[in-house]
Amino acid sequence: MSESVSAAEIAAARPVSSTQGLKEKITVRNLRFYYGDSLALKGIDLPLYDRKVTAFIGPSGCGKSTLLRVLNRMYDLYPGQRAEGEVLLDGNNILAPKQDVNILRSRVGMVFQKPTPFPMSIYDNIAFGIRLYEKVPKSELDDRIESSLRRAAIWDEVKNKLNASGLSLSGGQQQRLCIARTVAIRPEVILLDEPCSALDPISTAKIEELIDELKSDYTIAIVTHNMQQAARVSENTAFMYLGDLVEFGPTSKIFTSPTDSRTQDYITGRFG
Ligand SMILES: Nc1ncnc2c1ncn2[C@@H]1O[C@H](COP(=O)(O)OP(=O)(O)OP(=O)(O)O)[C@@H](O)[C@H]1O
Repeated sequence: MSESVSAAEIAAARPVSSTQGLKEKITVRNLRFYYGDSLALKGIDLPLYDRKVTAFIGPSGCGKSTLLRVLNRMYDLYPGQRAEGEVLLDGNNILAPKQDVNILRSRVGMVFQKPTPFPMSIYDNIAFGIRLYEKVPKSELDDRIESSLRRAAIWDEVKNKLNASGLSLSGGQQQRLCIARTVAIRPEVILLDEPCSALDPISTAKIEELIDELKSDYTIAIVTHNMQQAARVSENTAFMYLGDLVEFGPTSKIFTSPTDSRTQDYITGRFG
């Protein structure tokens, strides 16, 4: 995973991904987002294609995390924050007041920048979410926990210490534990907010392999500051700037022949 290879070279080497005929798992329409009186998203239109990876890139403060947090209504936890417009999940507007946010968050899971294991055993970290949403017999729970940890490529490292604290793991292992926790709930969409920014290159490579693996079953959105990472893991890329979506398209196109000069400037490191 050499960082000397440019994002454009990585993107150019990947197969061109056509969006023709793909299902839109999520459709964002004219989305505006407010922190109090301050408008952070200024009318975003964006598709997230089913079982594909979409990367959100752009300079600090452009609204990437805000957009991600709208997709499972994480902002609902904070007074004074509100979204207008539509976010359709399988055609239903999740911003509608009647939307049950607990059900939404079981369908749209999220992994944060800093690994956030619960202060409990590795086993209970995974069991917690499953128990929250379902009544599962112990034998089935054990199987679910094993398969989630396997899916997150961490089973071999933890199988002999499932009772150890999740906090005793390394940063990279903690992040894979958090991904296992998300996968265990069997969501349809996984949101990753700079999942590798606190990790070393080996752990980062593991998470990237995992993203590649997971997209056969999940629709994935990832916020990243790492251009090479966006080029490696995503089929489509959204470039944001000052609360606007400037450009969206196949990752290979965004990184090799963007339409907008601001995208070009950003991906070549001329600003941001
Ligand atoms: N809790 C908050 N209260 C008020 N304004 C906020 C809050 N969180 C973010 N903002 C503002 O909203 C805008 C978008 O922020 P956001 O965190 O979504 O950007 P970002 O692109 O994810 O940035 P970064 O790459 O630095 O994480 C910024 O102007 C930011 O200052």
